[in-house]
Amino acid sequence: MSTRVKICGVTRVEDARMAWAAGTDALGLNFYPRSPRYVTPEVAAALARTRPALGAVVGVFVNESPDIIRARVRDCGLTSVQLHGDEPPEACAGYGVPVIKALRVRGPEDVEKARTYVGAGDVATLLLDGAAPGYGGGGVGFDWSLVARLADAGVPVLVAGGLNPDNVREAVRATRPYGVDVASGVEISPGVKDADAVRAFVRAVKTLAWE
Ligand SMILES: O=C(O)c1ccccc1NCC(=O)[C@H](O)[C@H](O)COP(=O)(O)O
Repeated sequence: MSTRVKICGVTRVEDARMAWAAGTDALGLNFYPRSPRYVTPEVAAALARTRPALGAVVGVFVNESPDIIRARVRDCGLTSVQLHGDEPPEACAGYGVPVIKALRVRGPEDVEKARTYVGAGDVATLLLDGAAPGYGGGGVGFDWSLVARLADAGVPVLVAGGLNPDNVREAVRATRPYGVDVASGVEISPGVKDADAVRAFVRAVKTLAWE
């Protein structure tokens, strides 16, 4: 089985095209106004138009109003939404696309909390991230051994937080995830992707065979 790659926090069309060409499966577009990777709806729509036939464009939101999320899905060509804040399970439906619920993991209790989202609303995937200040994108990892606690949950799990081209193979070997997600680990500066690092990240994941 091949592990999916999501490159998150893309803000420039040239970076989007580069990431698709490198073999990423998904791009993350950040709609959290306090993120250094925030994109306006207009820029997001331009980024989404680079999507190849089999690619996914994920809108990242933090405690956003459902009406705004629905408007961004409609106007920006999003294929799924990632709720990266303190949204309860009942907020994970009603957007017309699959939901990725992100949880920040400090310890086992956060993985148990993640379980409460399994089967909730339109949650199709969980994303386990480190507990960076400011909700995400801070290059903070977590104890990968905790991912095994969701092995029987029957839901695809994305692993994120502090990943980079040098450690992502170890992360995949340790967690056997549905996919991996990275923002700061493949950047020159927040929102500006490093083409060599993106290519190295994708290559590291896609050339790793599962036994
Ligand atoms: O990237 C951000 O600035 C961000 C801000 C607020 C909420 C989520 C954010 N990013 C979401 C992601 O999916 C990141 O890829 C994930 O947090 C991992 O980031 P990093 O540790 O920098 O790879």
